[in-house]
Amino acid sequence: MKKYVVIKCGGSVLDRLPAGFYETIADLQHTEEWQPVIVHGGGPLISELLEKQGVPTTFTDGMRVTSEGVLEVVEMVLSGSVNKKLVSSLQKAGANAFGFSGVDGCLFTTEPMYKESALGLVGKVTKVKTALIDLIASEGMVPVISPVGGDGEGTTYNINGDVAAAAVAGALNAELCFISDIAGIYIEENGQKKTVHKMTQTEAESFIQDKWITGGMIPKVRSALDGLSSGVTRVGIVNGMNASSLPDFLQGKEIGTKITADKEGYRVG
Ligand SMILES: Nc1ncnc2c1ncn2[C@@H]1O[C@H](COP(=O)(O)OP(=O)(O)O)[C@@H](O)[C@H]1O
Ligand SMILES: CC(=O)N[C@@H](CCC(=O)OP(=O)(O)O)C(=O)O
Repeated sequence: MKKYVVIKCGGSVLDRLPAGFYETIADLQHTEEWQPVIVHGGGPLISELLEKQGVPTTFTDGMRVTSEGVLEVVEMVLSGSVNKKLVSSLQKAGANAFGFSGVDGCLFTTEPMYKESALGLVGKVTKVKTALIDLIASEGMVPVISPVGGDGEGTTYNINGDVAAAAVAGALNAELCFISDIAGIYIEENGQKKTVHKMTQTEAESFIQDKWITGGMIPKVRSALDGLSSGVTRVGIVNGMNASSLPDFLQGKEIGTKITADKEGYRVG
């Protein structure tokens, strides 16, 4: 039986991923061992379009403050161009893919991230209809999921891609690999930037407190930890520019940053 691996493709690298990256996913899809599922972001593209429209956009701890006007652009970019481009790139690489958002088929049950929050229409996923993912996978296709979700009563929410990926991976008891534009989480030691190969929950929280981890890395790390406590079997952050990052992660090689809930952690290289 295949094991699910949820691959979160960050907007930071989406338009720069090498062709080999998609070929790797096609190769995984054709094995008996792995079933890839993509959850993607697209933050920089959303910001670009908002800027063109003259709409100011702000972030709190890596989350975009989302008004109704912002949400319209978010949904257009994520569930429109980004999702369909990914599907097309995977098909070109030899893997059939099926793109949809958390709204479609009520894949995600969504509620506001925080009650009474200035973040506006930012949501969190409370339930994932995994049967939809199973169905697409059983047809031999790679599910490609855009992180927008509804509450079933007509309200749509902007979900951070990292948050959505962790919810999907937790529900599938999957491995979770964040593909981003950095070689892993770095910290500074003796004035030099070094990649941390392993990080525990306590270390991650203290690095956030001490502002070593900032911006978009905050939801990534917090989602990784949430994933581990909700069924994710292994989680790492790797560089998407290198097509071998994902297979190396799956083979257990020391690559990027592995986040753990236990005591083993904080190893720099
Ligand atoms: N300690 C850190 N280590 C690595 N990256 C960090 C760290 N703190 C903040 N970042 C930032 O987080 C970014 C990745 O987050 P984000 O831009 O949201 O990526 P993605 O679009 O891939 O999800 C990096 O490009 C970097 O600028
Ligand atoms: C609530 C929130 O922050 N939503 C994100 C959704 C896209 C995303 O997560 O994109 P990256 O993976 O490229 O960061 C946003 O509006 O930018």
